[in-house]
Amino acid sequence: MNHKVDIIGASTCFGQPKLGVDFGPDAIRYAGLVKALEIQGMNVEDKGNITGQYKVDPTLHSAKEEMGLLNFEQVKDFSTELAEEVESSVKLGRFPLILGGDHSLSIGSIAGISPHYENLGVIWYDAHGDLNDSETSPSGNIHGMPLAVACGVGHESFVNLHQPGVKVKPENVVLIGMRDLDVGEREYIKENDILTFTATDVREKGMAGVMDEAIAYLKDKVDGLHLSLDVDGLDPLETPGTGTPVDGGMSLSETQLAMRMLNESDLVTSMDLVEVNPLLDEKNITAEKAVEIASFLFGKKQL
Ligand SMILES: NC(=[NH2+])NCCC[C@H](N)C(=O)O
Ligand SMILES: [Mn+2]
Ligand SMILES: [Mn+2]
Repeated sequence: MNHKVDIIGASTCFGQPKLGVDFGPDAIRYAGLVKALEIQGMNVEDKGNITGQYKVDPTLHSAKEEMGLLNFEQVKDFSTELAEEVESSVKLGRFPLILGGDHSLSIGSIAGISPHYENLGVIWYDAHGDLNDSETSPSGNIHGMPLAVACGVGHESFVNLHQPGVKVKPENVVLIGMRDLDVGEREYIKENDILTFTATDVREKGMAGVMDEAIAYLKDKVDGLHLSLDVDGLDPLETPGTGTPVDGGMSLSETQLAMRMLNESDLVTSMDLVEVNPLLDEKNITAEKAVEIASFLFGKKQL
């Protein structure tokens, strides 16, 4: 693992309609992220928050739809700014740890990372595939679309954001924890043969089995690995502070195991930690879980 970590706060809520997820990065900081990573021996630099030029207006939030995309302009502006910040971190040889913020931020984070790799791999740890486009989306919420965008599907100003062209090949993607996939997303997964582990697959094979398969599948073909972890991948009993919770999720201990195995694989080069919404949380426990998850990725052990 790269020991030089840049924390980049992606303070956006424009990818979905619920206010408060833009406070996620600070909630995770208040839960002790910097200290926790320093204890693991990391050299941490907190780069502060990216906000984009648009102010959040609680009365107008998500009022504007363009081409089936809610807050299109805001998401585009935000993603462009984030991509630049993330790219400069990668250029300095540092590990960008991007704190969300809603999952639309991955449009920007992946756009900033992928130019530096021939074959960027992506692990999407989430209840959702986030593989919609404006046609297949049931909601118009862009946080349900970033992985499709990274694979080259969606509005051309998202697909070509920061750098023209497709950012990630579908054969370099692994989905883990899936349990709420829309019809179009299921079709996309099948047509592109994306390696997918649903929540029930995790139950059946065990998390160790799933991670062994995921790591074996990626290790010889990728030259960088981006982990995009949505806290709704975990069960809402453990991480209630999130906007689109889905029952039947991964436990914290399964997630710790997954992170430990990723740490041991030494493959991960960047991470998004997203969808922490302190306004929907109970005493910041979701942000505390987020810190625990990151600690395990960076080498925390129980013994
Ligand atoms: N990053 C997330 N929490 N995404 C939730 C997406 C939910 C649903 N599939 C949609 O497209 O609207
Ligand atoms: Mn999700
Ligand atoms: Mn997501």
